[in-house]
Amino acid sequence: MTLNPRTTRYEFFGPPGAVVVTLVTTVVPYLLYFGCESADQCPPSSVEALWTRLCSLTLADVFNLQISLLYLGWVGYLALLYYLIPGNWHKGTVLRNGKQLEYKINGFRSLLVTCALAFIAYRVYGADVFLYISDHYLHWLTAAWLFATVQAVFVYARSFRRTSPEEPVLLSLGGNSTCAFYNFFIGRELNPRLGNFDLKVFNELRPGIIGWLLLNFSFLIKQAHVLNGYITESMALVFFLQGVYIFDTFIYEASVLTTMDVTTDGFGWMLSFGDLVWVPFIFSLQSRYLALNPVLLSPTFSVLVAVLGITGYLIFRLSNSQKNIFRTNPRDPRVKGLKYIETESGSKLLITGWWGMARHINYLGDWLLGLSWCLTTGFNSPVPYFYVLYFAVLLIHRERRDDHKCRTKYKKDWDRYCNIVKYRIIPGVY
Ligand SMILES: NC(=O)C1=CN([C@@H]2O[C@H](COP(=O)(O)OP(=O)(O)OC[C@H]3O[C@@H](n4cnc5c(N)ncnc54)[C@H](OP(=O)(O)O)[C@@H]3O)[C@@H](O)[C@H]2O)C=CC1
Ligand SMILES: CC(C)=CCC[C@@H](C)[C@H]1CC=C2C3=C(CC[C@@]21C)[C@@]1(C)CC[C@H](O)C(C)(C)[C@@H]1CC3
Repeated sequence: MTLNPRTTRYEFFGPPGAVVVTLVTTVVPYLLYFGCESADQCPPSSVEALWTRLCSLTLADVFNLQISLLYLGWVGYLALLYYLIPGNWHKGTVLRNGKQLEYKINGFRSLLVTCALAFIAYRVYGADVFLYISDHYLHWLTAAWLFATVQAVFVYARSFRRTSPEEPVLLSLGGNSTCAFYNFFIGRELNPRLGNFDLKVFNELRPGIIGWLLLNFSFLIKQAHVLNGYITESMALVFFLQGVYIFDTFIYEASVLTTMDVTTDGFGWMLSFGDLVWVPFIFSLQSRYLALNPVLLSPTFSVLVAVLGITGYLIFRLSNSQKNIFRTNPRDPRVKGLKYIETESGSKLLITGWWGMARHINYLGDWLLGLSWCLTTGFNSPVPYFYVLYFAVLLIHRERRDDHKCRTKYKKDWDRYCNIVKYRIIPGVY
């Protein structure tokens, strides 16, 4: 069997869908910006008002050379930390060519160094450094988009490089169709690397997620600036709940190596854009909203939102950890009592514990945490709720893709498993 078979099954309705997703996802972060530019314009009073605003834009409103160069510096700084900071090397999953790649795990230390530098910058230069970030939001957004797109072109072109016939470039199963644009969008090469520097894992975790924390901090400072040194509980709450998710990502950095994005998906425009643009600029929507529209929540409502967020986080974390522990050592006392089914492929599938409740209970936890972020903004505007709507669509689509992957891998064992664990994401409902 050939190592790189032709892709026969398209995602996103194939090439036309890929074009639509590229255009729509590019426009959405800008629309969300102009759709929520000030307290009384969130959303704007009419489509006409939004249109008039869009028509008044100049290039200087959206693009700034200095910020674009600073953005390059930001990515370069994180790449430098990757090399300079010591870390443990972890093996990824076994690839189709029988190889296992190694990944340096030092993201958490990079996050801590960046937080320390941000703190020093704040003490030395004051709030201005962070106001510079929040005030140039659109310029950063365009810079990130340009970088993501250039990077996607680079990895696509490089996937055609000459290699020895014994060691061909390993392509993703989904990104080797007959349509060049589709392959560029979905990702042609599985794990593009420069030496041992893995572009996909670097992008997935560092510039976007650490950038999201810095953006959130800059919006917190912005609110404090507007409110003369004071921040609302809602801002503190969203900063805390998103901070928990960001720190969790780096504490459990190695577990990203088993996610679908790393094991199965190619690195193309969609992930490059998703990691660098979508994550920081869409995930910071709530703190940007709160910087412009300080919301006062009642103490009871704040507690309820915090409880919802922590519950969502615990479902997300405990279920993911349970699967990781079970897959690493099924005899570990923490998972010893759990029931599972054996499959012909040799892997075991849990049927009790978190994974007996629904086939993707971890998605439910992630979504509930996301809902708590949105609720910190109150109910005055629908704009910050865009996040949970998009996330529901992403998770439903992702669950279907994972189901297809598992059905292909486990065949009749997967049907047996689905008969025992009946629900996809929400126990008793879906
Ligand atoms: N914030 C965001 O924007 C996003 C967050 N995420 C989060 O990323 C995390 C990882 O998600 P994802 O990569 O989709 O996949 P999951 O972590 O949900 O893992 C799915 C894989 O786990 C294995 N598996 C499935 N059922 C069982 C079982 N019963 N027992 C043991 N193993 C099982 C299968 O792999 P195998 O072949 O090994 O059997 C399956 O392909 C999630 O928590 C998700 O919420 C994801 C997307 C976006
Ligand atoms: C169409 C479009 C906008 C696609 C982009 C999707 C991406 C935004 C997401 C695909 C999978 C993701 C993951 C995370 C962020 C969002 C993207 C890139 C993630 C890094 C967030 C932090 C988590 O702890 C995680 C590491 C589990 C997660 C992995 C998947």
